[in-house]
Amino acid sequence: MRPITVRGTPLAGGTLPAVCVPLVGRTRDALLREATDAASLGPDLLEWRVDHFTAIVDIDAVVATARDIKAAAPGLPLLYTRRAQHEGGQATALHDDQLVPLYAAVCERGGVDLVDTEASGDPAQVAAICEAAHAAGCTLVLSFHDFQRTPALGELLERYRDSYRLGADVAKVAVMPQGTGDVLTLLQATWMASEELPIPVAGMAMGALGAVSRVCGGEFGSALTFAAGRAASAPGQLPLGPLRAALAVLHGSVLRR
Ligand SMILES: O=C1C[C@@](O)(C(=O)O)C[C@@H](O)[C@@H]1O
Repeated sequence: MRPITVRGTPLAGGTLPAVCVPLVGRTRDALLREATDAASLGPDLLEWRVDHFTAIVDIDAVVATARDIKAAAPGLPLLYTRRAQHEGGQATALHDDQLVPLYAAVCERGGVDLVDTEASGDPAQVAAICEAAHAAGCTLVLSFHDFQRTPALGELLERYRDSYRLGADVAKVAVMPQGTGDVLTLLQATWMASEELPIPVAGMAMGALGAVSRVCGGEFGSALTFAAGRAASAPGQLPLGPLRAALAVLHGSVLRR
């Protein structure tokens, strides 16, 4: 597993997958309560899923709220994500031409440490978000999600490669398994990508069937796993406490090898 680095520091000490708790509050106050609660659970980073935020079209409100979340969770890196609806995000009033200015403002003024956008987005927008993130010293996650099914191994590997080719610092894939074999496919693609690519990768299968991948993904090269705080942002996320305990058990076995 190649660890994710944020402003020069590897997450989770560089040895275990980083555990991220998503924030899905709709208002500033709800988000700040959620951030305080989540921080008390001891995650390695938080993710703000801004597509749940009702004031998403107000750039200044988004920037101020990002700063407030950072202040409510001191010392915790913040991942900023506007998940597109076609990859499982919420419907929002955000207009297409507001997307890049929103990411740029949050990178420059919001104090966020990582940003995530879909690799399948408009190429000019992806390039502009990449540039804004890197100019601000943010770690760029380029991601792919399929909430219905699990594409074949070759396609998943290509999704990881696409993210790398587009300039990602982290390539991420999340899929919905229809059977146990699909979980194996996701893990195999993640393992192959982690061996092939010079950047960290993150892979997870969603839903009840996929929950095992959130625990053992690190053994297959995944540098990041998501755990539920007050609420989950995707099906199958486990509560942080039991997930941490399971990771520690696996890590103990790794040390004994
Ligand atoms: O892309 C991801 C992964 C995720 O979908 C999951 O399955 O844990 C949760 C999202 O909040 C995050 O942006």
